Amino acid sequence: MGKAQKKTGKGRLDKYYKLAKEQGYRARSAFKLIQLNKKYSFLESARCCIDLCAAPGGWLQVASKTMPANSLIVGVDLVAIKPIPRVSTFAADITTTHCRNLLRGELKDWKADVVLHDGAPNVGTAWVQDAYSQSELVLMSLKLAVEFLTKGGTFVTKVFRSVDYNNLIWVFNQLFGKVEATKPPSSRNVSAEIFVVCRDFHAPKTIDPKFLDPKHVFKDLAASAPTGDKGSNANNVQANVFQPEKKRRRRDGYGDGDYTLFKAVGVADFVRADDAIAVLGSVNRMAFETEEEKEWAALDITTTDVKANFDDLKVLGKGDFKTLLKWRTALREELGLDVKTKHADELTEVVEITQDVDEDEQIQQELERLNAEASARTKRERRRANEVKQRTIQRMQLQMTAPLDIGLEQTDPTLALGSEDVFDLGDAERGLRKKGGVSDFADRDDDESDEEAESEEESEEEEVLDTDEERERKTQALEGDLDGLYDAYRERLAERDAKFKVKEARQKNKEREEWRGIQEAKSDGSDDEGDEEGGWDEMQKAKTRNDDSSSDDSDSDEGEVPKVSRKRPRPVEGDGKPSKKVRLLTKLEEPKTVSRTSRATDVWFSQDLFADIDGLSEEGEEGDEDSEDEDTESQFGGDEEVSSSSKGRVSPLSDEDDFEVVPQEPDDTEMWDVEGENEDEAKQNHIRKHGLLTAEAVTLAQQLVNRQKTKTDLINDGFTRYSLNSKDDLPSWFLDDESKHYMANIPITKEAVSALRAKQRALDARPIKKVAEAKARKKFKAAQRLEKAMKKAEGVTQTDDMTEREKAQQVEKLMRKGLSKGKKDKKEVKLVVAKGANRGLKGRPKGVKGRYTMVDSRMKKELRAKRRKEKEIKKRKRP
Ligand SMILES: C[S@@+](CC[C@H](N)C(=O)[O-])C[C@H]1O[C@@H](n2cnc3c(N)ncnc32)[C@H](O)[C@@H]1O
Repeated sequence: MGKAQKKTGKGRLDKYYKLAKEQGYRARSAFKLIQLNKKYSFLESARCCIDLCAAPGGWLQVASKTMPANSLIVGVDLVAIKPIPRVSTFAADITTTHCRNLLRGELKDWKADVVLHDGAPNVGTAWVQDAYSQSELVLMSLKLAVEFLTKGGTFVTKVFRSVDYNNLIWVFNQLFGKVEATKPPSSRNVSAEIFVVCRDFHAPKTIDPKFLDPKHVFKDLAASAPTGDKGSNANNVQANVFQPEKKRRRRDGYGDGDYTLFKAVGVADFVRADDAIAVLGSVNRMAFETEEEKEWAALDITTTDVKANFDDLKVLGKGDFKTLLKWRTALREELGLDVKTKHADELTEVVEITQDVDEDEQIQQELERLNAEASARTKRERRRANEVKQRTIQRMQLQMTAPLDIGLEQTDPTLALGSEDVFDLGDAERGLRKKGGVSDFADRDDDESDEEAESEEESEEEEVLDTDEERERKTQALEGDLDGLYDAYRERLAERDAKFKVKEARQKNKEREEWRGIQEAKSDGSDDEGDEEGGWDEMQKAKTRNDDSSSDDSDSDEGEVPKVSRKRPRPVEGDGKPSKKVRLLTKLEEPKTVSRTSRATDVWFSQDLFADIDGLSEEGEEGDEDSEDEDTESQFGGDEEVSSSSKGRVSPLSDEDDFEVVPQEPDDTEMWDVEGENEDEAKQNHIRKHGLLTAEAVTLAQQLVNRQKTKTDLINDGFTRYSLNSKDDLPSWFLDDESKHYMANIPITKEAVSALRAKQRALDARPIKKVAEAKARKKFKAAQRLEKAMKKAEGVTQTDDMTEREKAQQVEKLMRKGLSKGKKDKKEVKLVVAKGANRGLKGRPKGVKGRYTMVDSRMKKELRAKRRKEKEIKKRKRP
């Protein structure tokens, strides 16, 4: 378990872990300080440094290495720190006065140039709670820092991005000249930690104790936020509804006179509330108690589900909250509480009765209304895309990512990051406005004047819409809002998680392969799935959309059309949109080939030889006709290359005038689908690369080959309970989840698994290239030697100077040489032990012929022992 966690989780042994090991640092965190110091250079000149929360001592090691000799370095932690040269350490809790006294004792009259703090409470419970204690610890470390820091000194602290973050930064700014938040590369992206480097300590004579009081500093967050919709409390209740899995802590304690944990209200409070979501997020139960409420309970729209949901709101999921909000919308309309709708209805009625509008005018009005709606929609989309683009740029510039799953990000002026909670109220609001607005949310406009103008525009729009449309829009707005938030969440996930991006891309590829048919059917551009994709792709799309719209709103395809198409307008369909088929044709290579062939034909038949032959002129004419066709085709395509090639030809139609509109004939002939072909090729490549690599694939293949399965079986197997689920109108987060887990298991067989294993073993057993090459070389040389020997032997047999016997002897000798391994047999070297008469002998010992080596007696013994051992090993190996 532990091991698996280490590989994938935070404890992953990354390059910094290895580097730390290599360089003898006790913790990988040492590199964070190295990188921070590289950026701000505060250690080189420091003479005294205090490291608060220093165990196991990585930072202390860095300080000791980097700071000048004879500097004073003091480390403190809850746990004891193993000794480090030039560093004095002690164990204490930095939040206590005992620790402060010990520090005072260590420093005596000295003041610290640098105070470091990398503390992390060892809580490991809910993130929110962790973050809270972390913030407190930061404040405690600041308290020590301000006491011990010298004027102009530096305080480096780790802060977690949480709701308290801004408050901490504010406090730092009061006490230091320069405050910068940064995330060193060695800090993992998944980690919510940020390092704040506060330089140029003001060292004021007195510091308002409130600055260092957690109760005051963190309480301010709630206090400073405007009461009502945008307070942290409101944020929390919002979050409780949009992201019910993550319950928020109430940091600000109980409200005045509100000292109970369990809260129950009447359903009417929810129905009549201005901020329905706030009510949903803050109470435990709603009951149908009054007469009026009981009447509501009896209505058809009040299903048993709705009643059950009201019974215990704290256990509800996002979907349940959505049901309740829909129910409320429906009820409000029935009760006539939705003033705007009613107003619109009344207006419509009055117009109908008093004015006898003629039909043309009605159509005109309708058209205008639709146009206004369309332009408002475009505006909204553009604005959304702009927002996304802006955010992306900021993040990319800062190379920063935020915690994956906390959903509690705050506006960060230092980092210029926006308030983009996963399911943030702001997002919700914006999302709703974009979708057409729900009155509850529309009420909560922020100050931005353009936003206000837009919402006014939208509210005007709303008045014109009839009740059904209104209801539909509200429902869509709610769903769109939740989907939008989910998309934003995925977007962020994609940004910070490279693996996720790869997975997304793979997923997309898979979809394309599996559902090519559907994609083709969607060639009208209404790629719903694409809309649902979050993350990087979505952002890119948004960017493109935005760029297109900013360059030319009226025709977003304009950018893709080659210049020549301006001269030759593309054929348009009735609705004025360029036909997709036309776009497809631009990629066709076919016309080029045709044109080339006919040009070659022209050249060929232009020879004098063919001058007088009848029928050629007709052919030429035919050719012209062809060229006309080609031109028409190239016009369809608007392909510059194609048209230029046709321009080169001797044809009356190659004139510039030909760029006049040529009406497009309905084309019934089936075109060569280049895109399809590419896809096929891609698929083939995929198969070539990934072929029968999984046990499932091998199982199926074996079954097919062994006739255990037929095509019909395969088709039938395709119809599982998973295959016929409709994906219409389902939110993207739901579909995503389904695509991961809701699928049929393809059975695998033992045989398939062992076949795969055997294949792998064979692959493993294959000699490496170099060995194979060496073997081949050896073989080749042997063949060469043999051939040479045979030639020589032939020469010997043909000579007359030798007797038959001599010839035979010679041939045998040659062949032996040819078959030998090539290397001349090494002459044996005789070992002569230098003992007795041979001791200290210079020159050849007596009675020794050939090559010899004088050796120590020991060497001979060792050689013998070695041979003996080898023999024994061989013996043992034999069965
Ligand atoms: C991330 S580690 C510090 C690593 C250190 N910077 C290094 O490079 O080795 C956080 C440390 O904070 C310590 N810590 C947490 N709360 C503390 C407290 N109240 N007083 C002192 N140390 C504390 C923990 O014991 C832990 O060793």
